[in-house]
Amino acid sequence: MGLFSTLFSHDHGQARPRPDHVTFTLSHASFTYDDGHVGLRDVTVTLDQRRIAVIGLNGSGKTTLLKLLDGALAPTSGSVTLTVGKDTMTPCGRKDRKRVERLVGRVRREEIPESFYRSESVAKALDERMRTNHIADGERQARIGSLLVQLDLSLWRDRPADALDSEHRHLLAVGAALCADPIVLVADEPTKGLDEVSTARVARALFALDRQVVFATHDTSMITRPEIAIDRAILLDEGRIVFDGTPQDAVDAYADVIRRHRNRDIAV
Ligand SMILES: Nc1ncnc2c1ncn2[C@@H]1O[C@H](COP(=O)(O)OP(=O)(O)OP(=O)(O)O)[C@@H](O)[C@H]1O
Repeated sequence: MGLFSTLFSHDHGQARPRPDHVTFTLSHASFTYDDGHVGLRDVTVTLDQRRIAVIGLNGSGKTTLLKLLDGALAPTSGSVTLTVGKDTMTPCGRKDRKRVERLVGRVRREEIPESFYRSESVAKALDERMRTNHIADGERQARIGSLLVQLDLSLWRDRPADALDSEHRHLLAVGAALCADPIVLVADEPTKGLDEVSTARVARALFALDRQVVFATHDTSMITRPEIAIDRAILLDEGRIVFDGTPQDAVDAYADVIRRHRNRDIAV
């Protein structure tokens, strides 16, 4: 199925708008790394809101969970599926991989594709990535223009990617993920390592996009910013979901987790 037909389905000659979200369903999903470390333990959850935060301490399983959602990892037991409209796919499955890559935009911290560093400018790098994602010749320049404006990258348009400062590299990582025009962005610590001001700017740009976003952070200020309006926050601890609810309640639950870990350290 081509990109256009993935995005629009025709019923009696009428184009139906594409869905505005996907649904991830994890059923008893666990992941154990080759060396025996457990990344995620027996997680059962359905994720279909537009703004979902995953929080937790270092090593709590955030990255593992996000990699199961975007298909970078396959669960070692249990299952993970992605549903869009009437279609259900397996993110890591060989059969569905190409489609999932178009539906799910991966944002990994400030990582941008290697090819971006080889390109002579940010605009050319985006153009090349859109071309490989089958965005039509006639559409690409307009898309690149609006993407650069939305992500505050216009001033960097003709400069090479390695000239970008840290804030704009984070924004370009989001831009690279948008090149396939995905329905959902799965973003692992999209503001990692940024100061307060840059964090606020990147968060504002990311959440101003008309896109479903599932993101991981351990910066609780990210989930309580009024301009972001997070629908749901999931708290992980030692590979398990220990809280699932409103961002404000999640902050309190996170404080309890921190307290418990500190008390355990003191007791040792
Ligand atoms: N490649 C790997 N090989 C072995 N163990 C791993 C690997 N990646 C993660 N782990 C382990 O899996 C568990 C969950 O790690 P994960 O990276 O998912 O947590 P996280 O919440 O994203 O952490 P951080 O905030 O530090 O990035 C940890 O115990 C971690 O040490």
